[in-house]
Amino acid sequence: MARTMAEKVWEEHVVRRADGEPDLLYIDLHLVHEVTSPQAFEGLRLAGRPVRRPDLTVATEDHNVPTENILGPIADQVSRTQIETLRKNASEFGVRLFPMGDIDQGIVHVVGPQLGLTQPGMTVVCGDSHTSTHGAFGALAFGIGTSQVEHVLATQTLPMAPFKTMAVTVEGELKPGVTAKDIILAVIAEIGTGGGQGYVIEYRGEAIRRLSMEARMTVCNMSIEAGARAGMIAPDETTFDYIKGRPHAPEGVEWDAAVAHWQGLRSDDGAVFDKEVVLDADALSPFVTWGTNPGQGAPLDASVPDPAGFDDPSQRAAAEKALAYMDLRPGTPLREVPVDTVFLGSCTNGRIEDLRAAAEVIRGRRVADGVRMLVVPGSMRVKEQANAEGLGEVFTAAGAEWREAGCSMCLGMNPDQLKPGQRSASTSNRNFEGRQGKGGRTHLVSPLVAAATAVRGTLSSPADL
Ligand SMILES: CC(C)[C@H](C(=O)O)[C@@H](O)C(=O)O
Ligand code: SF4
Repeated sequence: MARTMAEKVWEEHVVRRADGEPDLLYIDLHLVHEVTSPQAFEGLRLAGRPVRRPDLTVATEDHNVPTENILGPIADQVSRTQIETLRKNASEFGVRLFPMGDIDQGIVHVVGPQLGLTQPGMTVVCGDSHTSTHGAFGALAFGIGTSQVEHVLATQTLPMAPFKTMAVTVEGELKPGVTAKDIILAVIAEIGTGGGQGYVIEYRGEAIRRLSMEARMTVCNMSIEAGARAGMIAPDETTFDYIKGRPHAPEGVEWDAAVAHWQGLRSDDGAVFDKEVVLDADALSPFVTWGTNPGQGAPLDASVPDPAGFDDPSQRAAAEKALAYMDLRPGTPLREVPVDTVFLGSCTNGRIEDLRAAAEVIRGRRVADGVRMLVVPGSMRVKEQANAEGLGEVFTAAGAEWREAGCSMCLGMNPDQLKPGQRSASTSNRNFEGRQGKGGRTHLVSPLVAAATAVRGTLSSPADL
């Protein structure tokens, strides 16, 4: 019977199946960060258990990183304790850790792919919802909770509830200035923040095949914002080229065998998905959010919507509440919305290609008066590469702050935060109330829109400059 890619990867990892019970899956890669691991390690310690496969477990420091002074002492006590606890746990249990100051440190979802740890056909888990990022390689990658982190640490397996499959097919070609971020924001606006619930989404179609690995990661990263369990893209030459030569990539005959296997992972012709959504890439334009969830978005050309225009009463109420929090009036052209902060970074858009795209827009220009722009590389390797290409200079010459690697202003767990009432254009993935700091207001945008907005001071695309 024809199978989807997700079904194939799942089947290859079942180590125990019994009637009425969830399948027990083998886990190929377990990524760990400081926020969701302390109780898991503590559980092991109490039970006197070791980490079953330290060689398949990799930890990094990201959420609590002070990106302005990465080597300085962490002022916040909770942050400091989380980092210190991770260091203690990693050393006690023999887990590889990339601490602040290490060239391989960075956001967990940037570090895995960049080291070649993330590979097609793998099962990848992390105590972090944006683990869906790794699905860009054709891996089945799930975010898990802390008790599941403990289970994987102890056994390298996880009981998993069955999933449904959804195909999101994006045909056609993106217009210049339209990016992967615009695709995924449009998808979420279309299916809603709960539209993916229970599903593993496979993104496919010509527009997806044309995307670079970085761009594919942006799309898969935000699958969780549609409520999906995971997102996947079939591995192809783009995938293999990206992985080849990375520190953990297979080599020689092993490489050939791996590629042969990876090529067989794509969904079979005739595979049936439980749900299908089709989007036309040619019809997409730069997309921004106006509300307080990632589904409340609209093309930049549009105006702030009137809640009265929503037929569904719950959507209408949500829009009213969102506009009150965001301090926006219906009918205001989105292009006229002023921001005081621009954040370029996060596991959605903090990769080298994102920085290159934004730097092209910023080069030779200035960040507008009264606007603060933070540029935060997703990893120290990304920073190193960006500096080698002169991008760091482009950002600082324009008046932006060029930081060290971490989650930064994606969420308020470190010093990079909005103040109450401040408004940002942010390349991250969540615009929830207070996400970037208490009382802060967030507009989710692509790196191109972020850069143009920094220059003009109102939500803008490069075409407006
Ligand atoms: C802190 C962590 C558990 C959380 C997540 O799971 O996604 C964070 O990374 C986020 O983006 O909100
Ligand atoms: S960058 Fe943001 S979304 Fe990604 S792991 Fe960090 S906090 Fe979560």
